[in-house]
Amino acid sequence: MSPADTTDTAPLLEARGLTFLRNDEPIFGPLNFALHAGEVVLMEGDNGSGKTTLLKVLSGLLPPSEGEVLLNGAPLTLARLSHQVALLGHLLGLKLELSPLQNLRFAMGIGGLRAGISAHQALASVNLEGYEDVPVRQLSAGQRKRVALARLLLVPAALWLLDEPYANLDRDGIALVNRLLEVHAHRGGAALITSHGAYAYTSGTPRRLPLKVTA
Ligand SMILES: Nc1ncnc2c1ncn2[C@@H]1O[C@H](COP(=O)(O)OP(=O)(O)OP(=O)(O)O)[C@@H](O)[C@H]1O
Repeated sequence: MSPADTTDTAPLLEARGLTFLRNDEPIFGPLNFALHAGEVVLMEGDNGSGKTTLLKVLSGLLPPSEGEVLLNGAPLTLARLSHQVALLGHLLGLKLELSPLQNLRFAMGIGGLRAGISAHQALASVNLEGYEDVPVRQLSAGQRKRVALARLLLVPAALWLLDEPYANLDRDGIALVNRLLEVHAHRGGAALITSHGAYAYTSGTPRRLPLKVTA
């Protein structure tokens, strides 16, 4: 590859020497990796191995102890985060008193709207037709997860950071996550997903990311 090839194609996400210490104990790192358009990377690890902590650092919620995170070749800033990165955490970030539709409209106000899709269509895509106006508080854990997945579909962020996207989902829901990842990668997005390994992205062979680097 010539140098000219690399300048136009900065990775969507890059970690350089990324390390996180808690009480002087390493949780992960140093990590060096890049995530390009069209890629899905699976991070598997045991409970407590540092997956959530890494996603928090990558999404600016925690500062790294060492190293840096680049988005599209430039340092991560809060302003760039809101439009370029969609984070799905353990806590889904839904407002329980609001309906799915109201939650999606709230998310669009912050993260923008992807062309060619409406909030109603996003909810239909995750099989939540009929639940548009029900307070999220009255939805099951799996239905709430589906609302959060609909939010991913709606906002234009190219980079998805998904912490345990399969948790609380039935078989159809697991297949749905894999379909969403496939479509997202196909249209030029990228995703970093965590899993305990019970369920995993099944399309192709996703690259796997080790949390600890042994010299
Ligand atoms: N707020 C916190 N304060 C102190 N220690 C924490 C905190 N959050 C996590 N830890 C510790 O950091 C380590 C990594 O936790 P993390 O949540 O990143 O793991 P994980 O791989 O996502 O786990 P799980 O699969 O159980 O979700 C664990 O040892 C945990 O006890």
